[in-house]
Amino acid sequence: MVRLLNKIWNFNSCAYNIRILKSSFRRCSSSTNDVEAVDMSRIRNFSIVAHVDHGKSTLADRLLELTGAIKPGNENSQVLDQLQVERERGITVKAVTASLNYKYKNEDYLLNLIDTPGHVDFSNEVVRSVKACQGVIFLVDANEGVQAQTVAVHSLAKRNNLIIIPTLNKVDLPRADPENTKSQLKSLFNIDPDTVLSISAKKGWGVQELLEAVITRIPPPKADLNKHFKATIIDTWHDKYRGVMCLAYIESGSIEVGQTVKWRSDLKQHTLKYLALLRPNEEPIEKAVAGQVVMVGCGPKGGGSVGDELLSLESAEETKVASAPTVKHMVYAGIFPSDQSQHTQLSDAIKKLALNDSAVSVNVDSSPALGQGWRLGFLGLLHLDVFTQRLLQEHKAEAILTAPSVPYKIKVKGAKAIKQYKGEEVIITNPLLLPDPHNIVEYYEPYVIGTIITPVEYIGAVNTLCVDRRGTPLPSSSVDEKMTMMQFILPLSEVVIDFHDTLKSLTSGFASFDYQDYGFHSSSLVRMDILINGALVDELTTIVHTSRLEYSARRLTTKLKEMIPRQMVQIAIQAVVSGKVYSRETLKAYRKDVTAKLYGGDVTRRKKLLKQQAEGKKKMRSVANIKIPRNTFVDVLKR
Ligand SMILES: Nc1nc2c(ncn2[C@@H]2O[C@H](COP(=O)(O)OP(=O)(O)OP(=O)(O)O)[C@@H](O)[C@H]2O)c(=O)[nH]1
Repeated sequence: MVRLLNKIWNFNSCAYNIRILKSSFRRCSSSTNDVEAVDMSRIRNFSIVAHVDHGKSTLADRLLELTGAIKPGNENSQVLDQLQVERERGITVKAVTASLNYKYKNEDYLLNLIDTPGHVDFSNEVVRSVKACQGVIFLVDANEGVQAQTVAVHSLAKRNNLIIIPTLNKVDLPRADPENTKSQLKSLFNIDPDTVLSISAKKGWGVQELLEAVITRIPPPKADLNKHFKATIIDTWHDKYRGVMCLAYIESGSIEVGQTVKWRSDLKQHTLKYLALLRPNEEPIEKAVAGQVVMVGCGPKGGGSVGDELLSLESAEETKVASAPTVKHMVYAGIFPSDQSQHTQLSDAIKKLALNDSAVSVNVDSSPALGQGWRLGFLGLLHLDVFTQRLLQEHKAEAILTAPSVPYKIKVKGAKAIKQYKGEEVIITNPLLLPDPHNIVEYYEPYVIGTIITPVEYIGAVNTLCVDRRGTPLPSSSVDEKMTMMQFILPLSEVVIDFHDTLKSLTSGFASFDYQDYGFHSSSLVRMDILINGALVDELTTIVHTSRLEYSARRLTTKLKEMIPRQMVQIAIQAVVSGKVYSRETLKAYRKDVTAKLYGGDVTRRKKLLKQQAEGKKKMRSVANIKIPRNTFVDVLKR
């Protein structure tokens, strides 16, 4: 990520700023005892949290301009959104950091800003960023008011005991209603309207006051300079030449380039080779101290992963080995190279990307039809989509994806089965691996508590949608006289694929949605297979609820009939559960001679057509000689 940033930006961040920082670090780098010379009371670590599209990245740009890190100019530049996917989709995927200098009342402050993504799938990035912060700018669009994710990020900030600076954005819009948004904040979160700031990130109004509020309202980090060095890793990425680079929050002590350090996960010794501030482009420093957020790297064999800790030798002696905390995955999908000769290339690309995206889990998988591949765990479908798009854009790796599935839990019986699955309770992330029903005592599926904020006129439609998705309503509460907050307990499998899109279209885009884990609960489930001309399509095996069996079977077969192109032979598409066919569709054969246009005409034109056909075929997966377009496996599940 930062490698990308560095390539793209040639801004020479203001010489003045560098001079201030260099002088303050020269003060701290002369001897270990001198560390106290860096005034920690002038460091602020903060993050911007908000619902998607409420203006976080735009505000980050204004803050970068105001502190001289980038040149003022383009209102729409979004400097911190540098990934191609971020620019194309207009969303933030990765949290990025920038260390900024600001002079306030003749004192120099070092402000570490962390820009966070807004989409529910990327909440993992938000959780990680706030760990390094003492406060947040809690941004709410004064035009849209409080949305589902506003509620989620507020409770996250509260849970982490962070100082909250409530801020209304987009007050320049003619339809903005700051007074009403303030009263929403009062009624939902008990926020005093007098403490709420109003800004326009686009126009730059009120941004300076906001920056000063960061200095006056957020406390300096509570890091301990006198203890041994310890830092938590909050982000990692791969650098072609320097190996794994990490973003670290220093919790105690100080660190210098050349110092010997250990990772908590394995307690192996490494030498610290790279140390820099991100402003947001890299600025090497010799020494860093507790309270700072810095980039660290131990060279190509140096390792490092998110959640791990970097320790000095003394701290390592006091600490036991512990692996980094794991993330809970909501969706799993198999990923396979489009042909096995590309296995190494895809493996490389997945490794590099997984390093930058710590939320994805990678396990080796194999399938008789698709060969060697991987089973990846994601936080949601958008996360999966973005990951595959990044594989293609940043690593030129094309892959076949299997139908996404949520993880299920089962209780197995019989000594043999218990031995085979290493215990009574087994998590199934791949429907193909569901044991024989005779060996299963009980099935469990994951549930979530969904929060929906919607205009009151859509309450009926939202209710119908949630009940249709097997939801159980919880008490709702009013946001103001026009908006209401509804909550439901919903099966994750009904939410993960297209719930958000359907909700948006039912409510003309006005409702917003967020969900939180509610654990596994007992359920009645079966495995459903799809056969094409009698051959099993591994990628399309799913686990479905028995009450939805016939509906799912019919929907899948009709959708497949629409998505598979007609071919030279007739195609039978069947949905089968335990040998019984629940639905069947037939796709008639072509009558027309499709290769006619290949004959006659100029030879170069013929070659071009053949090449186009060959390219098209690469994008297909062949089952029993029937060609299926690759996107079918994911798209077929969307309603
Ligand atoms: N009129 C107006 N538009 C704004 C303002 N701030 C942001 N926008 C616009 O709102 C849209 C979303 O802004 P972003 O900064 O991308 O929002 P975000 O919260 O970073 O979005 P995610 O990263 O996807 O969560 C963009 O089109 C911005 O130009 C503002 O103060 N006034």
